[in-house]
Amino acid sequence: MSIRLGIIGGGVMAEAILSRLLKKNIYSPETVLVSEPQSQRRNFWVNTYGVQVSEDNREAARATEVLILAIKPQILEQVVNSLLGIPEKPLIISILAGVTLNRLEMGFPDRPVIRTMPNTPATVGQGVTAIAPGRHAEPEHLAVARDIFAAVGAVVEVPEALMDAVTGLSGSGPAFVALMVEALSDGGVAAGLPRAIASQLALETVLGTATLLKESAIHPGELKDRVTSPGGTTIAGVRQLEKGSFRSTIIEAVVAAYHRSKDLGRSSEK
Ligand SMILES: NC(=O)C1=CN([C@@H]2O[C@H](COP(=O)(O)OP(=O)(O)OC[C@H]3O[C@@H](n4cnc5c(N)ncnc54)[C@H](OP(=O)(O)O)[C@@H]3O)[C@@H](O)[C@H]2O)C=CC1
Ligand SMILES: O=C(O)[C@@H]1CCC=N1
Repeated sequence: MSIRLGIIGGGVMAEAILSRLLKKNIYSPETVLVSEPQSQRRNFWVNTYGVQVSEDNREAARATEVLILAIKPQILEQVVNSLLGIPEKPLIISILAGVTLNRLEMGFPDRPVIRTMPNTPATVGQGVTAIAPGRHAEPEHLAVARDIFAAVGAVVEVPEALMDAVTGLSGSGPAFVALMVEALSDGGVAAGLPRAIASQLALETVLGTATLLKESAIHPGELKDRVTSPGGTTIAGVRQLEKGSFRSTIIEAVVAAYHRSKDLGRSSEK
């Protein structure tokens, strides 16, 4: 059976995306090959998902349709070198933070390339992925990328110049939100709740608030106003958050992640 989809780097994000693609029958396991240096991880892929595996990246690059690059940006050059001269011409989809289309097209001359930034909620089909096509990507290539990432959540097409900002917000954002959930739970424990109840309340509060904002399309500030009763509990908490520069801290976190994405891109061009 020929390999339709190859994935280079069988780590966290590869699993987040591929687990969903397999579950939704967009690819069947025998048409997918994951190349991954760790034998333990290769065994995991075979035993859990039934896909083909190899320690040789060139095997994944034999894919007839799509090759997803899911390695760390810092080893891109090593991976590009390992693929020099491969005859096949699959669509190359990069999920690497910071790495520019220009760098990817230098590594894969004349190939259709699409730069993307997914996020970990892809695992449960609630991800959001930004995509930016390279010079040789035709509408049909973009459609393939859209189909892949639509299987794991929402898809937005952005100009490549916005990709580092996307990375700072939605790429890194799940970690920021997870910290918020953890901190809410800690606050509940500090106020006397048992941990299990505090964690459940924290999680459901974040999930419910996000769902309410999405479904009602009200502005977050409007929701805050609805929760804050005059002289009540919520405004007392908001006041404390403002003393701790809550919003400014989150803004700076996204901007720091954006700058780091840019730095990773610059390093990969050297
Ligand atoms: N994690 C996230 O939330 C997101 C990550 N990304 C991007 O996804 C990419 C992967 O990140 P993530 O999944 O978190 O990282 P992981 O470290 O989990 O995955 C990378 C995988 O690549 C393997 N690998 C290392 N060297 C090679 C090689 N030479 N050839 C093939 N595979 C190799 C690693 O094996 P080993 O462990 O043995 O080194 C590892 O399994 C990054 O570029 C990141 O910027 C994008 C969006 C979100
Ligand atoms: O932390 C990182 O570099 C990757 C990119 C976006 C999320 N995780």
